[in-house]
Amino acid sequence: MKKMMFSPSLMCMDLLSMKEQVEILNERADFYHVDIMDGHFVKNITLSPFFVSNLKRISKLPIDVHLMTEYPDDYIEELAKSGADYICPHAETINKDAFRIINKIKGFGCKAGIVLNPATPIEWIKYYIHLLDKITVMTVDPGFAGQPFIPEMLDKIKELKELKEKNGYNYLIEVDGSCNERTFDILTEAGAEVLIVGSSGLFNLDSDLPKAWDKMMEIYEAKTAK
Ligand SMILES: O=C(CO)[C@@H](O)[C@H](O)[C@H](O)COP(=O)(O)O
Ligand SMILES: [Co+2]
Repeated sequence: MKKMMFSPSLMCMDLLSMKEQVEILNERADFYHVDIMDGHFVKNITLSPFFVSNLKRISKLPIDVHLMTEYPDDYIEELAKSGADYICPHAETINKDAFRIINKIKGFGCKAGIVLNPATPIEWIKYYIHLLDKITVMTVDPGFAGQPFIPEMLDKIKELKELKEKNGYNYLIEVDGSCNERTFDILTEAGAEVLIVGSSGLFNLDSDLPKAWDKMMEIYEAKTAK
């Protein structure tokens, strides 16, 4: 079995000790997940390209930007120049210019991902799925941490795995929302390759981050041991 990858959602970390936390995660995680919201596509505002450029100064990991903005095109150049490695808009926001957006992201030397809201079917990305480096299945409606898992999404993950195997696609299958003790096993079984761990999966497990990480890994191993 392939090793699971973990991507801490940095909007859930303690921002007062950003540098210490990033130095701890640099030695443990596989990606950094950075949620950027515009207050319109979702009713919240969190991190920013400015945050990405500061993170870049101390990060040893690929920086993955989850773009919850109505007009993702407005942020691509700034994010690429700030040091984002993956730029991932929502499928719901790029239908009028999906190919232009994907090419623009790749033109800056970044990897192109797409995020699907729970209600959005895979059919929506059918004509550009082969161009994607990562597909993120939202298992909560986007906008906020700490929401309940939507179990219907397990079928979407399975379908993405089947499509990937059948067609030899390269995208990573990632899950965002409520990846934690209650869902680690079913997400792994369904075909998730990257788990975004936020409040429930990582940061709330212990106030000491190395301990929280070890607890998370113990829980993950116990839940997925066959
Ligand atoms: O994009 C989002 C929310 O729109 C996520 O990346 C959250 O930051 C993450 O889901 C939080 O983790 P939980 O609180 O769900 O465990
Ligand atoms: Co996210």
